[in-house]
Formats: sequence, structure tokens, C-alpha cells
Amino acid sequence: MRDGGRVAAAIAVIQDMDERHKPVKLALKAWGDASRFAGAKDRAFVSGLVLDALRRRRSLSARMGGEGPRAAVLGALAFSWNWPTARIAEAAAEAPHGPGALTPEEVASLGGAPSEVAATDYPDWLEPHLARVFGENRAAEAAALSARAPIDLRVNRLKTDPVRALKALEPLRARPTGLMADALRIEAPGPADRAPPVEAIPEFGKGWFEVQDLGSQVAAAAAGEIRGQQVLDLCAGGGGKTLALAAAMGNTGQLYAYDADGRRLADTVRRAERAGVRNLQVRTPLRPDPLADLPGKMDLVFVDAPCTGSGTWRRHPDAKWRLTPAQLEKRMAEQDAVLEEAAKYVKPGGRIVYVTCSLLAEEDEDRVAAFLQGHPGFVTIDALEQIAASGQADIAALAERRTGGHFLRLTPLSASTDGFFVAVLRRAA
Ligand SMILES: C[S@@+](CC[C@H](N)C(=O)[O-])C[C@H]1O[C@@H](n2cnc3c(N)ncnc32)[C@H](O)[C@@H]1O
Repeated sequence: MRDGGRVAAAIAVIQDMDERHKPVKLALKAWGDASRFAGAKDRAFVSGLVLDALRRRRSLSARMGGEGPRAAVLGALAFSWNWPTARIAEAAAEAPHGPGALTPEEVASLGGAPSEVAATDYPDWLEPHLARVFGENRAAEAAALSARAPIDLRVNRLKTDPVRALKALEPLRARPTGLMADALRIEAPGPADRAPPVEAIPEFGKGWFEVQDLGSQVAAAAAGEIRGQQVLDLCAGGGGKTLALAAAMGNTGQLYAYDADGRRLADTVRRAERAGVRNLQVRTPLRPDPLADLPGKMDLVFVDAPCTGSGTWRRHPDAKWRLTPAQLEKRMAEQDAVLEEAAKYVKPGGRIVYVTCSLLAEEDEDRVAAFLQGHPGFVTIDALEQIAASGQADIAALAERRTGGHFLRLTPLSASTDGFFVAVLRRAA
């Protein structure tokens, strides 16, 4: 495909999303299925351009003076990909597949000086929510949430060590992160480039490493020292945290993985086998009372709670435009329910780790406060001390991420991670 056809395809994908209220993943898949002629480079170009247009859709639209998909895509080419106007004009005018010649207004907007436009790249209704957490810094935090994200890997200590893993990942130029001993990072690919083929590295197949955001690795480390313990991963989902917890346990003690949605657990056994995990029981909700034997027995219940995902907007930029106040309310109710459930399984003296990948206080501090009010037998303990006890992190580098005394909040701007909130609660002995 030539550039004109690729740009037209990106516009069509966003149009499909807008008209049919489709998530970007499905719209891209629909285009890919209907475009057998498109090669891997074409697909990388189109998906990169669509995601970049969505990341900054509002500010790009404001600069272009238009709301539609075409304005967002042309704006992304100019202001995210730094294409000169002449190159955009040439691609747009390409016959027969380009999206059509630029209008004089578009040419003027594309050539405009870096603007005074103050449009923020999140929906208006979130303004007070982000102001509550970030105050004056919210625009800078939102800008960092609108950037491309790197690819982070977690070295699996059950199979290898960071030195050997780094050697295996040399072709992809991975490097240590400094923050977590077992975390490696591959910088975000260029806008139109294909994602680095991590899964094609033979050692990936041997379970040497997993793709996992650095913030997610920090959150898992808040489990603390868990060797030999009884641990329940209550919202195990696809198993990302489960495998991190398993690695920290070193195949000692017993790890249970559960999720209210049994389909989400489907891959966990296979992933655990690949990772060399031998102390995991997957408990499916498809059986009656799957956790009936666990109440009051867990040293640790890990709650990777359902949330709005506002901390992951770098990777899922369409999610921020689809989020509604009603969805936030729904997630808050689910968070209360899952914390209530978690409390049942904790033994006296045991802990709950509460994690969200949301930056909204309503899902974070407020849920912990609500839980504590109803459960006077629990207190918060310092998340950072727990992370220190895990022996995996550079605590000094995390000290400034402490919030509300005992909690931790990570953001793309402050920690170069996805956004995460972490709280640790201890049940009285
Ligand atoms: C943030 S995701 C978990 C991600 C996963 N831990 C990982 O690292 O890949 C939240 C999960 O919580 C599950 N969930 C929601 N309500 C639940 C409940 N009451 N009990 C257990 N799981 C629940 C959802 O099905 C979803 O898979």
C-alpha cells in the first residue's frame, strides 16, 4: 500500500469506531480482515496512526478546527509524526486510494505554529476527578498518558535471571529499568513501526520472560515476602499478576488463582506451565463454591480490582473517550464488592493488597476508606515497606510516589509506568 491508502484506512477505522461505537481493537481487526492485500508494514502503519490520533484526539481536533476522523488523522501526521505539510498533501491527493486533496483550511491548520490551544486529551467530565488527584499538574499528567508506551518485560526467576534474559533479548535492545531488579524495557517503537517481536525470541517460548508493565510489576511486589505462604489472587484475569506472584514465591507455599469470569482464566494453566510454576491451583467459578475451603486461611489476598483502566490510556487510548460517569460508578460498586469478598479469606494477621490501574481517587483512596469504615479489624500498612520486603525494587526511587501516608501512586509522568494505585491492608492478629 502507498501512504495515501494507509492514511485513508486510518480515517476509515476511526469512522467505523465512531459510527458503530466499536473499540479500536475490533475496528482495526475488521479493517485487517477486509484488507487481505495489506502487509505487516501497512497494518503497523494504520494501527500506529489510529492509536496516535486517538491518544490526542481532542487537542488534534482543536488544532485542525474539526471534529471528525479526518481531522484527527491529518493532525496526528503533522503534530505526532512530524510529517511536513507537503508530505501530507501528497499522500492525501494520491489517486485512487488517498483520502482526498487537502482543503486550504487544512493546509493552514497543518502549517500552524505550535498552538495556544489548551484542549486537554480527556473528556470534560473527568476534569474535577483529575484535578482532585493531580491539581495543577493534571495537564502534564494527561499529556504523559497520551504518549506511546514502551514494552516492559518481567524476567521469570523460576527459569532464568536478568543477565541471561538480557543476553537473549539483545536483538531487541532491551535494557534494565533500574527500578525493579527483574524488569527490562524495550523503548516504544517508532510511530509507523511494527512492535518488537518479543514472542519470537526462542527464550520467550521457554518461559524466561513475560510482557508486563513496570507498574504492574511494582504492584505485584507489594505482596511483600510471600515465600511459603498461602496466597489467593482473587481477580486473576489473564494471569499477569498471578505469574509475578508465583515467581516471587519460588514454587513454595500455595498460590490460588480465581476470577469471577471463568473465561478470563482460560489461558492461565498454559501460561503457568510455560513459566515453570508448580504451586498454582486455578479455581474456576464454573464449579460450585470454588473457594469454599479458603475462608480465614490466606496469608495474602491479592485484589487486582476491576477498574476504569484510566492508568492505561497510553495503551488503550480509545478507552478514555468511551468512559462514562455511570461506568465509574459501576466499577466503584464492583471494587467495594471484591474487597468485601477478599476480607473473608484473610487469616488473622494476614494482608490484602488492593491494586487498581486507575488514577481516580474514587476508585483508589475512597474505596480503601470505605472498606476500612466497614472493617475496623483492618488497618493500612506501608505499601513501600512491603515492596522493600519483596527484595525486588529500588525503594529510594519509589519514595516520592508514596501518597496518603501508606499508599503508592505511579503514573507515566512520575514513574514512567502505566498508572497504578497500591494499598496494603493488614487484618489484626
Ligand atoms: C484488572 S482485571 C485483572 C487483571 C489480572 N490480574 C492480570 O494481572 O492480568 C480485574 C478482574 O477482576 C475480575 N472480577 C471482577 N469482579 C470480581 C469479583 N467479585 N471476584 C473476582 N473477580 C472479579 C474481572 O473479571 C477481571 O478479570
